[in-house]
Amino acid sequence: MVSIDVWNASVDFPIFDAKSRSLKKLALGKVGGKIGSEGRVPIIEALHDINISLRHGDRVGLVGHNGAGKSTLLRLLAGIYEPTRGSSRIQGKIAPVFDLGVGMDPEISGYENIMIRGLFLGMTRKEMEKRVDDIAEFTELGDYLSMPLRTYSTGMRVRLALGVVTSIDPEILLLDEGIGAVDAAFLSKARDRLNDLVKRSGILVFANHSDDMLVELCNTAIWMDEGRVKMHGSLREVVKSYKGRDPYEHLSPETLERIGQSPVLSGNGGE
Ligand SMILES: Nc1ncnc2c1ncn2[C@@H]1O[C@H](COP(=O)(O)OP(=O)(O)OP(=O)(O)O)[C@@H](O)[C@H]1O
Repeated sequence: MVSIDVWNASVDFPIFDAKSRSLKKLALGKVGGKIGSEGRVPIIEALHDINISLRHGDRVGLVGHNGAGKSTLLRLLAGIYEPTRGSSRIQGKIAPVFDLGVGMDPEISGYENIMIRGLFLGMTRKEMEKRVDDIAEFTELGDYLSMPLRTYSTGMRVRLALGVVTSIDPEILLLDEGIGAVDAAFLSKARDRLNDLVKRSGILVFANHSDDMLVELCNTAIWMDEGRVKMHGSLREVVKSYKGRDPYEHLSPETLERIGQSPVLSGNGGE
């Protein structure tokens, strides 16, 4: 049984080398978590009093302005950060996909990187051996897969990384924005694989700003603001409140067609 439970959790970052002048500027700014200055060491409250309960089938879009706490929340859910106060219990095999390039070694070949990255994301060697041909075909990298990764262009690396990420079987999939930032043409090819990946994951938490990606992959959303959960509800209502417009009225024709073909996703998100 996969589950995510977070109770009254806060995450603070003490900043030991802050300069008072730049601190003042930050405190006046609109973005970022709250900066406390009662003690001698300034503390950024990246997350404050978070309560979240997610179960199998929950596909949550995380929205909020820069510095609102989305990445910190994903890292808390991944177990990378411990709550400074409060507690959390995450049950299930987690695949944290925060940076497509993490776990890649420039000195070894594309094939070897496919294996290493898969192991990093929680797969076994045997499982990856079964998938490697399919990933290789998806990337269209051909003979380049036998060359060291350092000879690849950025786009070629992204193809490889996305090929691996979309081949895994996670129980809890945590996606940071980066994944939406890949080349549009290739992303459109990757969308089916991404959709399948999300469908076979128990729980998805996905930080993203694109209406199209959110509507296609998520059914609920959390709006983060200054380290707090400002709103948690249906995707449509939360995005409407956050952006001030209905996400379903701004979808690309391609997405409309895609969700039309996938009534489960569009039905969930539309309510
Ligand atoms: N390692 C860190 N050390 C200190 N402060 C941090 C650290 N990581 C994040 N913060 C602070 O925590 C707050 C939340 O940052 P976070 O990266 O979670 O926001 P975000 O919503 O993901 O932003 P963005 O949309 O810009 O990526 C910000 O004020 C940021 O300055």
